[in-house]
Amino acid sequence: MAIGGGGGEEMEKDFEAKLRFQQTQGQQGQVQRCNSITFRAPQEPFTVDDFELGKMYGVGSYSKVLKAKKKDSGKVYALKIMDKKFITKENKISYVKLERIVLDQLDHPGIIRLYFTFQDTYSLYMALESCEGGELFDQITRKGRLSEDETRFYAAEVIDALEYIHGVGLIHRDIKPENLLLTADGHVKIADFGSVKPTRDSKLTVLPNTTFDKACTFVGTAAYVPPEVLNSCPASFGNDLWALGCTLYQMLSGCSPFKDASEWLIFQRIIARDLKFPDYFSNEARDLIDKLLDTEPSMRLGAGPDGYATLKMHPFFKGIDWKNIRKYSPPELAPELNEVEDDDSQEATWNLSHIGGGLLHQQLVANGNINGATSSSETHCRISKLAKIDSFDSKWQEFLEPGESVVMISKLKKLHKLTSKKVQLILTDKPKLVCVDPSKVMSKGNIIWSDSFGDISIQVASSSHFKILTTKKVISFEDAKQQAYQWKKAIESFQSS
Ligand SMILES: Nc1ncnc2c1ncn2[C@@H]1O[C@H](COP(=O)(O)OP(=O)(O)OP(=O)(O)O)[C@@H](O)[C@H]1O
Repeated sequence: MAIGGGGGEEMEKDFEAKLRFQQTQGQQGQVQRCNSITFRAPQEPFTVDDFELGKMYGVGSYSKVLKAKKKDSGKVYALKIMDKKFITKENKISYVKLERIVLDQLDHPGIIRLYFTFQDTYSLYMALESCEGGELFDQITRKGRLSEDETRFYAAEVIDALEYIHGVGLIHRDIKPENLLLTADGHVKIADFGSVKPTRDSKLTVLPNTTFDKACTFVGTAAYVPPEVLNSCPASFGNDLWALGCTLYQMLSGCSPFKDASEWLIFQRIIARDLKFPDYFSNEARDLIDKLLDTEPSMRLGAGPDGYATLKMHPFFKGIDWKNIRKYSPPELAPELNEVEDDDSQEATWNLSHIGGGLLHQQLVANGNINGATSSSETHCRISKLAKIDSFDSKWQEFLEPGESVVMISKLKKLHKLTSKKVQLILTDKPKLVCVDPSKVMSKGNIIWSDSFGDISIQVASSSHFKILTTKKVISFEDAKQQAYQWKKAIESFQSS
């Protein structure tokens, strides 16, 4: 159905119709399907004006997550904001519905809690439990790698939550350090239920049109995907146990076990189970990871007939009191380096004026989160750019000319003295090197090199640190995915041509 042509009211009706949880006949399996749903997390008549908006926690492929304080109660939430037009266009409605209904029913200290939802003409809002400690991924990056004690703490909390998730008949399908969020005091919460798959005998109420077919769809993240998914086998609990093994490896070493320059090469390594352990891994850690990364999903620790007992009894977890798992003191969090504004882009341009009928925009202006002195045409221009930046496959098209294509792209940290800033670095075949702030709209001034500018050289300090030197500037980057040498090779390949 075409959307966006009419006014806001029309769009809201259209979206409502698509989002409605409809009655259906015909049951499959034992999964309970809903006629009408009473949500634990209610749909409230709130507007964004009921909240004081704070910092941006992060940006997903179809959402932004902001810190938001409810003005009357003073309670702080992580407000996940999804643009209706965008999720309709990108066919993400079923993912949003499933995430909402699943999160509503999950009740575990190791899982992000959904408190309530609301909507306005343009956006859907989910008020989630806020995790001030950020992603486990950032802790690994900041510390380089985690000690076995730190790893044991995080792994035990994840296993406890994963046992609950599997116990209710859900496969998460995107377990990775980016989706393991930390509370302010350092406990883990599993987030991002947009890829979940309920099993046939799931105890949860799911949507009428949720499929239980042989789930062969590729979801998740390349580095953590198990070999059977690459071979189109049905989803199973074993998928999450493989991803847990990869996550454990990453905590202990600082990088994922099957890393390479491209997704295709990563997949080759996964299929060949090309697994090498650093010398400093203890025998217990090696053995645990080895058994989680079994090519046969049903043989992975935790997937057998004894369920999680064999996983929890593994020598790596010796001494862990699983009944009181959330009572252990978390590792100290490594603080975030101060993030600075880009020298060459003066404005903070988190322009969300399409959300909340302008209320959100007013609030962000009032809070100094965005620059209010923009004309309506500038605003319009930025909104359309923002929509593009947030979009899935085409999100980097904005920075390409017709016929130009991306050679290498990665989320990096741009380092400046003691501060750092998240950026997306894009190398194109023009050749051109663009540095984009994913949370900003304007990219001008971020082109750090193009063939016509002349010389460029790359200095690699380690697999995670490199510098780009042009005649005008030197920029330092940190690559958590350890692809510094690949960047050098890719950029220099254009110099010899
Ligand atoms: N409850 C929360 N508390 C604090 N930060 C959060 C919370 N939920 C999400 N975030 C941050 O916001 C970012 C975006 O989250 P979101 O769930 O929208 O997408 P995602 O899961 O990262 O990405 P994708 O949708 O592409 O899988 C996350 O990377 C995370 O760092």
